[in-house]
Amino acid sequence: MAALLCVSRMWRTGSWRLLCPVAVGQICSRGVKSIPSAPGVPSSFQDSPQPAEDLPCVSLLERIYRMTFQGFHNRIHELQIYEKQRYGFIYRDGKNTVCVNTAKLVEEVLRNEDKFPNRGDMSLWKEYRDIRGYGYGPFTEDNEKWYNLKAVLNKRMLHPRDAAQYGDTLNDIVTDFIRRMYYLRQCSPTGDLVTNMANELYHFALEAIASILLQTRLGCLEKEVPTDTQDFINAISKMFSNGPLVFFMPKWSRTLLPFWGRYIAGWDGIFSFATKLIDKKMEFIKQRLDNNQDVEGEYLTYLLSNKQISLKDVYGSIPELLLAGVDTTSNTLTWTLHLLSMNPQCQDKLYKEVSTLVPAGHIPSAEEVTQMPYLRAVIKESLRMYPVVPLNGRVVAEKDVIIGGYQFSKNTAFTFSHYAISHDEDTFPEPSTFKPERWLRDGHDRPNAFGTIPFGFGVRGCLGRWIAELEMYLFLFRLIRHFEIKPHPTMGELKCVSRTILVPDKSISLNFLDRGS
Ligand code: HEM
Repeated sequence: MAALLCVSRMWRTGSWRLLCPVAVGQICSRGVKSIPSAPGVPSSFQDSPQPAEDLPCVSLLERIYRMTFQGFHNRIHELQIYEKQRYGFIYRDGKNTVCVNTAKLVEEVLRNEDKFPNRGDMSLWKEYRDIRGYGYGPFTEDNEKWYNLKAVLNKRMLHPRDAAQYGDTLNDIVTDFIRRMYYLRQCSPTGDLVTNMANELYHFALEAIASILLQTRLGCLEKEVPTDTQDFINAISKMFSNGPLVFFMPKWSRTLLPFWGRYIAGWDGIFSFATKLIDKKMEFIKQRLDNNQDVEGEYLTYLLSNKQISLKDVYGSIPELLLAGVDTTSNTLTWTLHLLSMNPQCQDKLYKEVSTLVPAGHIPSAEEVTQMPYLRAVIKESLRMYPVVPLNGRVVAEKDVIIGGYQFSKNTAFTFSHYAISHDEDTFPEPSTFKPERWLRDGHDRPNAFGTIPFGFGVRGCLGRWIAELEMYLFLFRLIRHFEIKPHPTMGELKCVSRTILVPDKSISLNFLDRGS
């Protein structure tokens, strides 16, 4: 899902559009000549706002050159830092798109967001739903309809106390994951190695979100993943890998090139999998009602028995929620384990916290894990260093706004360079160092809250934030309790690449030394 946010944004802001012939007419004539006299100093301190046309501007040709010849196409996060150094804190990027890359400017935009905030163009996702007659979900719906839909979807997710009710479900999945880790270690030549951690964590995240949303176990953590579950995983990958290609190919090419067909097939796989599971739950509810039995259950049962949401919307929303909850959580955990393996002192501190605050052998509750400051700080710092959604934004549609001392007309799209912002030395001294301590409330000033907003902001913010956090805390608590994590000696340096979300550039192997607990 995070992938979608970035793709649609990059496409709209020109990073994808740059490959469309029609976009050539948008080449900016001002180039970089108009960099503010002091690049990097937001001009909000000036008396009267300057016109947006005075901003530095990235031309289309420059973008093409950088993406292709300089190889930034899969290093969008590095491009953010490069452009920040070159153009300053705020610059134009395309015709009506403005890129901001300081915490303060992001805050200014978000404080001005519309009543029904909008991230940008979702037409390609909508197109699939229109073709097949499916309803829209929280990502694709807009305006008042989005607001009403989200109000219903939010109800069992909005607060940490809502998420806490899923603690037992998540703990069961963590138990299965730990069992699987023992099994995988056993199969390795050294008896403690697990290869391709990202893949294991993907299965964990999918099992977790499906259990919460659908009250169904998919079998992702079994020795053999069931065929229909594997088909679903393949369908997600097909949709995501072909989506960007479809975005920038002209419509007439859809019948000639294979991407559109694969993109649709990907969605078909996702929707048919979710539809089958929802149908099954519907049947179960119906049988209970026919027998005059109470209908109790968690998320899906709540949605299906809620009169404020139509069945069409339930069928449209569940696939989007499933997608949103998998690659985001799994990649955050991948980065976290990597960072802990590289920073043994932090790992020791974490182990000390989890082993002293909760008695040995005790499975922690949701309340217990959310009260562990270092555990929370580890996740927060991992998300700062590797924000899985490195790029996001808002279209300010309702009014003219002044941002950074510049005047913008309504309907201006702002993009937020979250990776560059969360690596800003002024906000985060030693930004490339993993320091969970910076998040502890121990008398120090904590960094600007808008320096890292990995779950977004406000009413359009992440619906699954509390679920995701709880899932990651319960997971990390138990894993660290069981194992000391070490990088495999052959790993070498790990870099990140932006395959729309931030992922490691190679497969991660880790050694898990049994702590004997
Ligand atoms: C580490 C895990 C996660 C991260 C970092 C993350 C991040 C984000 C971000 C940045 C946004 C955009 C927010 C904005 O524009 O202000 C978002 C939206 C969303 N996320 Fe998450 N997410 C995570 C997990 C989840 C999970 C587990 C779910 C599933 C329940 C979920 C469901 C959603 C939905 C439905 C939206 C769209 C909300 C809307 O448009 O109103 N996310 N997420």
